[in-house]
Amino acid sequence: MDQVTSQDSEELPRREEPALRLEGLHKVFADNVAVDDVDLVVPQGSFFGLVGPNGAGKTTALSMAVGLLRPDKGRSEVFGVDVWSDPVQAKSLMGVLPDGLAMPERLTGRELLTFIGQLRGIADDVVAQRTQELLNVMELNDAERTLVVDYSTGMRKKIGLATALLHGPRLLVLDEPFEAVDPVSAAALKAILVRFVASGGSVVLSSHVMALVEQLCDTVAVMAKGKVVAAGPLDEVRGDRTLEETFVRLVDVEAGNREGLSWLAS
Ligand SMILES: Nc1ncnc2c1ncn2[C@@H]1O[C@H](COP(=O)(O)OP(=O)(O)OP(=O)(O)O)[C@@H](O)[C@H]1O
Repeated sequence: MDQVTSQDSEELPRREEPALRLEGLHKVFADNVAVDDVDLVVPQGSFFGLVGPNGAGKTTALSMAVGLLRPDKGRSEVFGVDVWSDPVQAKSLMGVLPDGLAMPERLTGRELLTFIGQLRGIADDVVAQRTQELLNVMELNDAERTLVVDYSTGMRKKIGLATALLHGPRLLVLDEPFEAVDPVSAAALKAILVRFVASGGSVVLSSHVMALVEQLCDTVAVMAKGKVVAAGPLDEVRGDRTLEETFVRLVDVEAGNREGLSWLAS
């Protein structure tokens, strides 16, 4: 299936550049430092998992990385292309599934993909073929006449991922792509992403599901309180523990208020 083989972005990425490089990314909301001088390197061809507790800054960091939220400081480069000074080229190289993706709601899935394909300047016949394949793979064919506004949360994730794949990007940046997706659809999505990476693509995803990150990702970063507290190959980061044990140890939640809520047990 050609739309997930990462072959047709306009510019070939420079061989030596990482798929994504974040340098000193920083964002403050009022007096809350959401992302605190984050540096990250996502090597080409890697399946990269970004994990962290609620409020760690994952969505904020990924939003700045892909050009959706302007950083207070720092840089983001996709295959060496600066996301903020050369957004058109950078965005041709990546497909993005943001948190809370806003989409034209009063279109069917097919109409939405056709519209996005036209916006991206893809030939009509190619858009039609890829749209059909994506609707098949995402199992959205049965909802042929359903408007996006009436989609379930999981269906929205799937059509959002389809829009991210449509132009054959070389890097996918996915914020919680499996949230609210049923196990059958999740297996299909995983297979698509594995094939995408096997064909030379690179994936960055955030997730709270450690088992899924361990199963899919070869490289991980753990964020806590706006900072990257560990990053590198999965086996190096987790050592002889599971990723979940490592995660809990790193974000120091063992000492949480487990003694509280005594009234619940009374
Ligand atoms: N638009 C905003 N305005 C004000 N504060 C924000 C905004 N977006 C995020 N924050 C704050 O920034 C911090 C990081 O939030 P962010 O959504 O990036 O975390 P996260 O790691 O993605 O969390 P989760 O796993 O719960 O989705 C939080 O304290 C959050 O309240």
